[in-house]
Amino acid sequence: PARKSKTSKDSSSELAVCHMLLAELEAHRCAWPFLTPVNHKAVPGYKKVIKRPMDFSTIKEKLTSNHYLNLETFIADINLVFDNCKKFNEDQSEIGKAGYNMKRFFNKRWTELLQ
Ligand SMILES: Cc1nnc(-c2cnn(C)c2N)n1CCCn1ccnc1
Repeated sequence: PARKSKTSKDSSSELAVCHMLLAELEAHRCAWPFLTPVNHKAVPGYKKVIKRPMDFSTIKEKLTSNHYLNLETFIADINLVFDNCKKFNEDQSEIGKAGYNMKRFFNKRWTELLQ
């Protein structure tokens, strides 16, 4: 029978996986563009083009303050980082290539850990 509600064990182990995944992303050699929020005052056009800025330090803050209700909302913020990057940067730029590498790495790791 399908489980009605998540047990606390499930959500705490999912939370542990989120912390581990985020630590791996932050340690990746291609993480440098994504570690802190884009300074939209210094980057012309960013504030207008990117409606929902996101970065790894903001995700960490949200994770440690129990902002994420479930795994899906955590994964959605991670993907927002890479979607913003793809929207604002040329695919062949240094930042565009870093975003592509990080997205591939993330997809590989979370499917290994969670599926
Ligand atoms: C993430 C991200 N997406 N676009 C940028 C960016 C920042 N300045 N410019 C001209 C961009 N296209 N970023 C932040 C990259 C942060 N960074 C840049 C150098 N070291 C970190």
